[in-house]
Amino acid sequence: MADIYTSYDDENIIEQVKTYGFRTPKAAKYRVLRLALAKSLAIDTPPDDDLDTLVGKGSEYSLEQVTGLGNSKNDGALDYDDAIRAILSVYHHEDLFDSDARYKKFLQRHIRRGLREIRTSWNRGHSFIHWLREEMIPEPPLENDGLGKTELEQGQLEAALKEIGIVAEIKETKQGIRLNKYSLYLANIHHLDILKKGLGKLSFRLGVPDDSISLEVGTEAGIANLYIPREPNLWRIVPPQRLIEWTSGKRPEKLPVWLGSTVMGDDFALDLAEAPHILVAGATGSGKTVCLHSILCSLLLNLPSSQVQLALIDPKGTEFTLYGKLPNLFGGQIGRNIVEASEILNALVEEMEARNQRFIELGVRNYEEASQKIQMPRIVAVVEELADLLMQSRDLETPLVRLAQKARSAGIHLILATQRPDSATFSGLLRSNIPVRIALRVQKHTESSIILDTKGAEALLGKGDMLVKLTDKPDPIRLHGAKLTDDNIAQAIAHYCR
Ligand SMILES: Nc1ncnc2c1ncn2[C@@H]1O[C@H](COP(=O)(O)OP(=O)(O)OP(=O)(O)O)[C@@H](O)[C@H]1O
Repeated sequence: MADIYTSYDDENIIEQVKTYGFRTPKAAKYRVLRLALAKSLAIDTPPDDDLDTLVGKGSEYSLEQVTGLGNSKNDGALDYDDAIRAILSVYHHEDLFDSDARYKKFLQRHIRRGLREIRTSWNRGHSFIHWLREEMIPEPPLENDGLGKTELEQGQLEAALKEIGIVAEIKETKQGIRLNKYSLYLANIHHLDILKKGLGKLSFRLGVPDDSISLEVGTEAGIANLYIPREPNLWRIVPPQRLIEWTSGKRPEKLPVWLGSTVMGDDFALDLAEAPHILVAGATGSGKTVCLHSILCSLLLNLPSSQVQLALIDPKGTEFTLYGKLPNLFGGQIGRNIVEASEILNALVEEMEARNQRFIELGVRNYEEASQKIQMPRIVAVVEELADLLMQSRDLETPLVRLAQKARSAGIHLILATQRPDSATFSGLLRSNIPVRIALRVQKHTESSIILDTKGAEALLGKGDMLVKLTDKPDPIRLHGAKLTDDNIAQAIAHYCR
């Protein structure tokens, strides 16, 4: 009898890892299973029992294959069963040497959770080596007081500045999450202009990507702040705990959304009810989906289902799977194709009109006033990959524009995401009604201008590095998102469903 069972989706990712990750289609499958086990064990919270349910027939494995049980070749060197049993016993605080059934159950849950994590955080277009390095050997998270001195030699910066004709004293250096901040004292005010024009040369001289150095005029006279990116292996990660801590407890925002940490490590959040709609755009792999998860998890962790309801549209069909469990999804399910997307958007327009009618009957003007008299959840509609949908049917623009123009006062808010921020996707009418824009890294400065009305997003560092443009601030704010795992999402969903 088999010990460990997998689903069809699990088998699919095992094959992908062997073929496109290991580049050895004939590699033994247990290698991927062990990798998945390690991935799951790196997560602090135990895997959910819903992993016991197998949807779609996959495959089955014996302990001999997975842990090497009883394999006595090389004096038993290949038999890791005792070691794995011990690790799982410590992890679950229970003696699994005593119960084979419990041991196998936990092992299967971990392996299946690990496979799910691989499926959502790696795809065959991304480098597997990079994935391994980032996911399996995580960097230390940023501590609140972790902003110390930078490693970059001050002399190196001073020499580079001298080369572009600037004599500056470095007053202070601080280490942010991915960038170092250097506060320079410029003796000559004209040097600020030289510095602005010389940033390209400075990047070249310091060996950092083109246009990746940014300049800010300091608050003190004569001070200019330079932000210079570090090598990716010296970046700190923003732990998901930051989002969880920020959102737990009572918050003044009606729809609290935590987006990330500022360059120097402070929390940054906004109220979606005030926003009232957001565009999230960025090239493939820039971190859009993770950013959408931050928005969704913020809401689910902070508000009960009586106060917020989600409407989800995902033509890729994979990004929102976990939210499929929510009991009160608008439209009853995630919209996964053009027909379902159109049904959801048109139903949202009808809901908006029905709400407006209700407001007239109640003698109130908008959602805010109505919510004093009756209970009605706000609705947040999230569209993943807007460009795909609009390419299939231009007609979808009509409900989208109507919602963008009028849904706010009915308590309905839009979050639109796209990989292709061009004028065809983000037409003038839509554009003028979606005030908050989040740009992750894009390929061209023209795309950055479409999103933010200014260049800059083409020089971002990727992986959750973003510029956020708010209506009341002239310049976009730079943030680094937190990389949420499936487990964080599952936790947010469980909290919302309590
Ligand atoms: N805040 C972050 N910190 C570190 N890594 C991140 C962060 N956000 C995303 N990543 C990593 O970047 C990669 C791409 O992220 P994501 O899937 O969100 O991108 P995307 O823009 O939605 O891509 P696609 O359009 O191809 O789905 C993933 O491997 C993810 O782990």
